[in-house]
Amino acid sequence: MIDIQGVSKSYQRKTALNNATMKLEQGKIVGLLGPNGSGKTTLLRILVSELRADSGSVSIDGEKLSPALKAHISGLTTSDFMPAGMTIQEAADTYESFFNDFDMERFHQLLKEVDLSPDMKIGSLSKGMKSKYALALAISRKAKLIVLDEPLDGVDPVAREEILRLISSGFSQDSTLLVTSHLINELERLLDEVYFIRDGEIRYIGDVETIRAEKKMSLDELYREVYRR
Ligand SMILES: Nc1ncnc2c1ncn2[C@@H]1O[C@H](COP(=O)(O)OP(=O)(O)OP(=O)(O)O)[C@@H](O)[C@H]1O
Repeated sequence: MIDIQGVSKSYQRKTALNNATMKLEQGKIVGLLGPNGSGKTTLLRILVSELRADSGSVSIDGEKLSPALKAHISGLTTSDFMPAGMTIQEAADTYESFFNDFDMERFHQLLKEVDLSPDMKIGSLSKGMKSKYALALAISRKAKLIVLDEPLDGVDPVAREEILRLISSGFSQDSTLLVTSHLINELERLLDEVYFIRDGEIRYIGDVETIRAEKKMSLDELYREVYRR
């Protein structure tokens, strides 16, 4: 269980996150959905220790986030992190040398599913292909928490479908996945649980099955309804 308690963060005078609280259970794919500039990336950067929160705490299975625990979090905040001259295989070898929990076999399997091959040069990949390879890297780690920031951003509808398939087939029940998006409709069928965010304020909405059964509306419609009030 990942426990995020009262996390706040401001940049100069701008409050990007205000008292964010989330409980993320093992085996769940959790969506953090909200418009551009609502604070999603700020939260993910705090989780991968790229940013320090002003207040609040994050713990994993009851232990406060520390440099040792940081190794259990796999993050993908950008897909341009390996040199263009490397092949996908070389990038994976580099990743493997950094992360003990990297599963090369799973990575190769996922690559195959999205028609990429290990000998392709990173510099020759299209934006969509790059997103897929980077995503395959991130989800091939046996991490306790995997965070994906806007994995569908900037890719065409066909690549989006493939990315969604890749996430669901690569996801292990031993992990927890936190995924952000402003593309609420596209992400909906992947998710077990949903939080909405607006202006740095996070709201727990519930599990997607229950929402569907009880509210009989899409998450996008629900988002509009929640923030109309
Ligand atoms: N380094 C920074 N310095 C100042 N303000 C920042 C910085 N990073 C983010 N912000 C501001 O904090 C707020 C939240 O930004 P954040 O990037 O977390 O939102 P987001 O929901 O991830 O948006 P997007 O979907 O556009 O990535 C925004 O108003 C943004 O302008």
